[in-house]
Amino acid sequence: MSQRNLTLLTDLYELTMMQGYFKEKDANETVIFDAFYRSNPSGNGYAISAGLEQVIEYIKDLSFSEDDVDYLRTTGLFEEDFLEYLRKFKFSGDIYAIPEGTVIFPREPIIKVIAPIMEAQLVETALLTIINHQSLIATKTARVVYAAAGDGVMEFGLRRAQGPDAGIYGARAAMIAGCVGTSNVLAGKMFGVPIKGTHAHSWIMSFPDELTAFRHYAKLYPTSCILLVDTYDTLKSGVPNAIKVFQEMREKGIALTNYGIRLDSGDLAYLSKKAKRMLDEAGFTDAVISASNDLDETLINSLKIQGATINSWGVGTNLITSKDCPSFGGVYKLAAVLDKKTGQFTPKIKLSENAEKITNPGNKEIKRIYNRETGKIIADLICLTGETLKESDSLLLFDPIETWKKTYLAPNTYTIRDLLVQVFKGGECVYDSPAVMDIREYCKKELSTLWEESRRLVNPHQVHVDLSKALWEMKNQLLDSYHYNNP
Ligand SMILES: Nc1ncnc2c1ncn2[C@@H]1O[C@H](COP(=O)(O)OP(=O)(O)OP(=O)(O)O)[C@@H](O)[C@H]1O
Ligand SMILES: O=P(O)(O)OC[C@H]1O[C@H](OP(=O)(O)OP(=O)(O)O)[C@H](O)[C@@H]1O
Ligand SMILES: O=C(O)c1cccnc1
Repeated sequence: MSQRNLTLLTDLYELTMMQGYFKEKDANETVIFDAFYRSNPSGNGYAISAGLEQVIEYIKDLSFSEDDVDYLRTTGLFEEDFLEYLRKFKFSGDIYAIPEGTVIFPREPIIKVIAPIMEAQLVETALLTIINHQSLIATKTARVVYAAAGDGVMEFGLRRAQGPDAGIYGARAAMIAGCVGTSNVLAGKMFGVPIKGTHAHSWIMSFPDELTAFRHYAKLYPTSCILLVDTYDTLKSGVPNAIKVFQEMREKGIALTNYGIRLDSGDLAYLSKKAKRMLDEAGFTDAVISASNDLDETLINSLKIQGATINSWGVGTNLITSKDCPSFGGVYKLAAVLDKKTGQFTPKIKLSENAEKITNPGNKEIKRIYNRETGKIIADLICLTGETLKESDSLLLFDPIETWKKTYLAPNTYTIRDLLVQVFKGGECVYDSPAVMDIREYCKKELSTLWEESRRLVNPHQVHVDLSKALWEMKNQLLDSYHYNNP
């Protein structure tokens, strides 16, 4: 929550390494770190970036209080000259990031930090925890919203979230990725997003009978009157009582706009169809039929196939916890170190037995290539900073691992967009985060740039993330030189 200072929200090793950089080498050495992730959560075909605004707030607020310094002293690990440095600490670097709500793919830098090594190292943990969490929940939400196929999805997860922060920022991410509202009132206030809700079983149970409970609710909230019908018997009592109350409202001349029922147990396909027939027969053809109860994208999809007549979905636990895939797996890796003599970045690489895990070295940019006619994404191309591509030239894309797999793009058949934007310059923030509801609009447009094949829930097509020829050659040279130097 914004009032807290998160400077100590870091792993101890970041601070012990910082002291090491401070004492053992040039602490002002400029380096580049990339934050990226390796595979899409929940078997999805893409992810949605989220959390940048909170990263920006965190970076702006970075400073060690006297109290923080005193605490660090008690660990016995840090020397006075380093603690003195921390007292004056301020982020002074550059940061580039992919805007929130953007469709993103594995291995491309979501955030690039160019800063003195001590600063760039410190921010790793907080930056990852923020981006990993919000991008995970945004991606899960995009799947749920996709399954709902145009029906509204309400975020109901706060009570089952892994603590207050997960509830608050999870709701933010869920709104970015397309929920129509959240039950989380604090999130509503903090982010200016719609808050929505119905009522609980306790409301019904607190009255002598269901009908009386419905009547009182309808009297108080005639323009937002969704009645929970499963407390006693959905079809024998709940739906008939709800219909009775709607009839009474109609007789009183109350305009029935946002009214209907919520199903929260039982066979939701069967019950919704029966309830729809009963409501239609009573003349309430536009009543909302909402459902909740441990829903997720698979269940929503199945209920649609079963012909359920549900047109509004309340989704809690499975969305806010991303239950089937509880982590995003974003990492933060050193990509280059500035050579003071030449003023050039020396690329750095992390090796691995697994080709997918070998990092991409150097100072990089991401170019998104769209089909000029359809506006759909063809591929992303990770390039070295400064490489220029012209839409009027042809472009040969190739898979960085299976290099014989190639795609030729003829001149003027594609468009190019740079994905990374600058958010900090010399320690100053140069980026205005959009309002969450504006990010939501942008995200909707972003999703429409994906081919349907990449959006489907099961075995989606994975969009290609290729390397430019220059970057691919640099990477291979580094790999070769490593093997040459370490026979
Ligand atoms: N037609 C359906 N097809 C597939 N899953 C369904 C269908 N209807 C309901 N479900 C899901 O089945 C799961 C379990 O429901 P279950 O019947 O065990 O409990 P319940 O309905 O909550 O019962 P109660 O609360 O009365 O104990 C829920 O996740 C619910 O969303
Ligand atoms: O099932 P989820 O996807 O997590 O959605 C949220 C759930 O929270 C509420 O139940 P709860 O039993 O907590 O309270 P209630 O008495 O209002 O039903 C609501 O009725 C939903 O079933
Ligand atoms: O408003 C609701 O219906 C609601 C809110 C939170 C959790 N479950 C339901």
